[in-house]
Amino acid sequence: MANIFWVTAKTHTDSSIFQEPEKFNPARFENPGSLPPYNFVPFGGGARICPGYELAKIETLVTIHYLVTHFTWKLCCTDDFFSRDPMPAPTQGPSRSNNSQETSLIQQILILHASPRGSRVL
Ligand code: HEM
Repeated sequence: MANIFWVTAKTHTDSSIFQEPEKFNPARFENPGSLPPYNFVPFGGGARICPGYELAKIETLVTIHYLVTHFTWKLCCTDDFFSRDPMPAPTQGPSRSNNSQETSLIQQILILHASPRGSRVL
């Protein structure tokens, strides 16, 4: 028997599906008809798709809304990067075992410093 693991990040950075897949470009999903099925699979797909995905999306929206409205954000550590092979890890972080034959994709990390806005409490 074999176990097959699918890696979401590989689908989401597949250049046969997306142009410039490493670029942050949410607009690529504006015209879903132009993409093959199962192009966006953070929650899996088909019969075993995550049954909590609608709840998770609402929780994500609420969390981001809270973070944006309650904190001021500043970019810092602009010289840090992360590599993917396929999972992201900071290039200046602890070394990891690397038995992948693939060339890692190096991207800049956005490290942000958050400070609370005023004394507003939820
Ligand atoms: C950002 C949040 C979440 C992500 C990224 C996520 C992602 C996933 C993925 C990738 C699967 C496997 C789908 C597959 O095998 O094709 C899964 C399964 C599952 N998820 Fe989530 N999930 C999230 C939140 C939730 C929440 C909030 C719940 C419940 C309240 C939930 C309940 C489940 C359950 C029960 C399964 C197993 C479904 C099955 O095997 O039939 N998940 N999820």
